[in-house]
Amino acid sequence: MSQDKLIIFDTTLRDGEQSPGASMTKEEKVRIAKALEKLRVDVIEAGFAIASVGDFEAVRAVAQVVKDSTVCSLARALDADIDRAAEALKGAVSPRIHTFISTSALHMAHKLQMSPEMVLEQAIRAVKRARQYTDNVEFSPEDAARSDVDFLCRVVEAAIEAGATTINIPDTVGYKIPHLFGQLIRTVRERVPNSDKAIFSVHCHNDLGLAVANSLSAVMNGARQVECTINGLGERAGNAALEEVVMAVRTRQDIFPCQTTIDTTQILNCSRLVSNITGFPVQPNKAIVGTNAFAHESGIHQDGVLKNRETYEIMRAEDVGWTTNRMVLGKHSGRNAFKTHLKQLNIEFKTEEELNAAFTRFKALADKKHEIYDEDLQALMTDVSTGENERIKLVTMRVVSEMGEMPQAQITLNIAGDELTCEAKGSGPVDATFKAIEQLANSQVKLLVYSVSNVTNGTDAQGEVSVRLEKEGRIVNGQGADTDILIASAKAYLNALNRILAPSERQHPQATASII
Ligand SMILES: CC(=O)SCCNC(=O)CCNC(=O)[C@H](O)C(C)(C)COP(=O)(O)OP(=O)(O)OC[C@H]1O[C@@H](n2cnc3c(N)ncnc32)[C@H](O)[C@@H]1OP(=O)(O)O
Ligand SMILES: CC(C)C(=O)C(=O)O
Ligand SMILES: [Mg+2]
Repeated sequence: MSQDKLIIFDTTLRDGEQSPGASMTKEEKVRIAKALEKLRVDVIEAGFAIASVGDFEAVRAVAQVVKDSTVCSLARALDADIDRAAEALKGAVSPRIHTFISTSALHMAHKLQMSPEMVLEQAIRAVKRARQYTDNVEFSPEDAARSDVDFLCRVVEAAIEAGATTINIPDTVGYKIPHLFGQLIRTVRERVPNSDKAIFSVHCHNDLGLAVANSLSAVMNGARQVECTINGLGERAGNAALEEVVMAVRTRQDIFPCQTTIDTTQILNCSRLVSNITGFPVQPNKAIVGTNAFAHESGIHQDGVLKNRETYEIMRAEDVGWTTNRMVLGKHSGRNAFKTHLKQLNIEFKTEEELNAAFTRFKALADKKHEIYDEDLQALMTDVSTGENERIKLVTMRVVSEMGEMPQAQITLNIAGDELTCEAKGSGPVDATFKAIEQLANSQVKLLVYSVSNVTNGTDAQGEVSVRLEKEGRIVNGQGADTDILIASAKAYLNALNRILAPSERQHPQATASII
């Protein structure tokens, strides 16, 4: 094994599964194991064979199906556990038994109720027994981070002497601070005389949000295996997130003295699979795999990224499985992103003034909505291209709707330069609005169709209204969009009304955008 290889040991199926609510069936474990093999993790800890018949079967199934990764089962430092692990791993091309026993004073006294000498003996016995089944044996002194260093070194030396090929130093309760954990790894490696006979590994928990930082600090101090999980799943606050460890090492090759052989393009697939199977959603701002990890909404950032992605991206989204980075249009966006995005939708501006007018309308909409979707923009641009010079314009409107009362609309229109106001009642608020418009316009049109759809999801969605009017055999459609469905209705009605009252269906010379 070359010195600069960092072994990635994935324990999503064992420690990840210990997360309350994350239990997986045998079939689910096999699906994840196949994805992990494709990701090219070096070791898959498939479960804890003695835990249950189901977990034994799951370890066995994973061992039979996975060919390119080592498959591992956890076992306490007990003969029965080790025998059961070996039994489950029988079909594996490359089996590993991972045995462990606590070495902290707290765990020994209160949990195991064993003296340190008894623990030392049991560790040696367990490693030797595991070695009878395979020459790939990992030993973990559980709660190592809170153990007395002298005793820890004694146990580690004895475990290597007994045949352990990997020594895993766990921060079982996520207690360590990065520089101190790094120091611990260096100390143990330096003080244990036979430390060069084993690969040193770390297994960090995230109780203080330091699992990845602690793991990386250990790597800087000689650890060459990191135990981690997809999405950071795991007991309590979880384990070190595989995707973060792998991408940190890859992105900062200038400081890490080692490399993984992970196919990073499979990271997102694995993340989604684990999230779907466990039902644990990935937070949007999660590094690497969150939906916002490669998304930009701020105009200054978007402008920078459009000019050169490296201005605000330290990794390529494509390298971890995203199709590309993402520009999100919202209230913080600027003209460059707006224009670029509309171009992708085949909407182009002929002049700077057209762009500015559309951009003003976009900002007004963005003030009302959290996020602007393509459909919002299409609706917005349709509105822009038909609204400006129409004969009848909406000035203001107010609709009162009260249970048990007929809804009432008060509407002010600008008709050929004159502002006129009137009120009308209707069977519903839309009916009242249209009746009020008709009282002023007196157009004698017939409403054939009224339909409303939400352009996007959520209670802040833009509603798009379509109406179809008929007058003397001529039929026209009109559209309007707004976050207020009644305003969208009035706009749609007026849009159609202006068309039907015009001498013929006109092309608006003042159109501020063209949809190609
Ligand atoms: C830090 C970690 O993640 S460790 C792994 C944690 N994962 C799990 O516990 C999940 C799987 N566990 C299980 O299904 C069950 O706990 C089993 C099947 C392993 C054991 O079940 P039970 O026999 O009912 O024991 P129980 O869980 O109540 O207690 C654990 C026993 O193991 C002992 N034990 C704990 N760790 C070790 C160890 N590394 N080596 C030897 N004995 C151990 C405890 O002292 C306790 O012994 P006691 O019953 O004599 O007091
Ligand atoms: C079994 C060991 C490695 C463990 O999960 C821990 O200490 O957190
Ligand atoms: Mg753990």
